[in-house]
Amino acid sequence: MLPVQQAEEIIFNAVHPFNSERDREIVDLLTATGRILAQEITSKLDFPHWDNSAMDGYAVRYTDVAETNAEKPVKLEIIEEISAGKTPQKSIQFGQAARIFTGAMMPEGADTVIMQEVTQREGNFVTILNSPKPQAFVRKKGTFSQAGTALLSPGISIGGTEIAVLASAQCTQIPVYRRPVVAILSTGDELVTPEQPLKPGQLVDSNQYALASLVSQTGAIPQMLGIIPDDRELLKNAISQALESADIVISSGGVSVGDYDFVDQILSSLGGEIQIRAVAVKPGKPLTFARFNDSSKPSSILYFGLPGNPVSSLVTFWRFVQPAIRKLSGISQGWQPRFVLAKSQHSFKSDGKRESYFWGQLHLVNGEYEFSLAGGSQNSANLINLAQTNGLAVLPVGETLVNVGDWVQVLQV
Ligand SMILES: Nc1nc2c(c(=O)[nH]1)N[C@H]1C(S)=C(S)[C@@H](COP(=O)(O)OP(=O)(O)OC[C@H]3O[C@@H](n4cnc5c(N)ncnc54)[C@H](O)[C@@H]3O)O[C@H]1N2
Ligand code: MOO
Ligand SMILES: [Mg+2]
Repeated sequence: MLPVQQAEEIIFNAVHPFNSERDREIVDLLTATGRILAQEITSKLDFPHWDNSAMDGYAVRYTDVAETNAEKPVKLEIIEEISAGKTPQKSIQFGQAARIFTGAMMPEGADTVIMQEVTQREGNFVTILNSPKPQAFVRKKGTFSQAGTALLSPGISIGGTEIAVLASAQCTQIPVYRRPVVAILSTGDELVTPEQPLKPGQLVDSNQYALASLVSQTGAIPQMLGIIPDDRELLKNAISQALESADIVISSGGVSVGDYDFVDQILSSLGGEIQIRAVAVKPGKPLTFARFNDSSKPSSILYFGLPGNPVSSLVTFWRFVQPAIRKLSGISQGWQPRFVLAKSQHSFKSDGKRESYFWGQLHLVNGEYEFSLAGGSQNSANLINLAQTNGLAVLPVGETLVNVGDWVQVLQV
């Protein structure tokens, strides 16, 4: 059995992120939400695009009003009104001002804006009662970003804030990485679909649906290949078909030592390089990981044989597969598993032999994370208490007990 750290290293090293040329597609602005940017975004524009006013008030020449105060007010002639979107027509000379509104272009000659609250207006004249700071309330051209500067780096996930930047840069055709295709299959003679009647001895294939849902949430495209019976030929055909069409293949079940656990043999017979056969993790011990190197394809296809027990398959997905999908997707930072320290609200035990994962809920309380263990049985065959799980508390090898109030590492899922 490999320690978790070693298994993680093997798996993550086997993932070669998408190539920004080969694995790129162009999508419309809003369609880019949730996708990973494949190319640096620059703009030909300065931000702000031109000097403009940050207030409703008057555009003036600083030198005209530098000495102003309540005893020595300065009266300026208003020669133009400039609202947002208008191009100023006149240049401000000594003793002159322009009426201006927030976002409107500064006129030539003016360098400072006085907010209207500290002025008095009489017809075409405005009296300034306070001296401003030089260049007050002017948003200067190019002070946020200059033309040609990188606005967004490749490898970032696109959300509302990035969409705002892309829209402002008038970038409406967005280069993003394609989504990884992840084939998913379940193996087991006992399995039926959620729609089929359940006969004695049978069980609903929940893993396929759970995994497809998590794959989608991770930004990849799930390809559900259905339930494959415990039959060498049928399983071999299904796996070889999956390897044709996907970047990653996930199966659940059939990786332990039983007489009907065929996955490892089939992977070898198909030419797969099995790199992991078991990991010192609980649940999830019989995890299998293999690489298929196809000379006709630019990178290897990765195969994850997850254990069949529902929690074992999800824990190994969260711990190993999800970060691998994120890394493959082109995410440059933060694709790794995310752990936080949390104060445990419950006590729990392990035999200390394998790195053990306990499922439950992570809450932020007064700035500190708290972990609550899911009630009911922490048994790898029990998925009933998995709902609302957003954290897995980790007990390292050699540690056997967490007490109430102890700090534990929790994997965010
Ligand atoms: N003699 C030993 N037996 C087992 C060992 C061992 O070390 N020695 N390891 C145990 C551990 S740990 C696990 S985990 C399981 C893994 O078993 P497999 O990956 O071979 O999976 P199956 O035998 O096919 O099924 C296990 C269990 O999970 C249920 N299952 C399977 N597929 C699904 C599905 N798609 N949806 C829901 N439930 C599923 C299946 O009915 C079984 O109950 O092996 C232990 N045995
Ligand atoms: O360790 Mo196995 O993964 O559940 O029960
Ligand atoms: Mg088995």
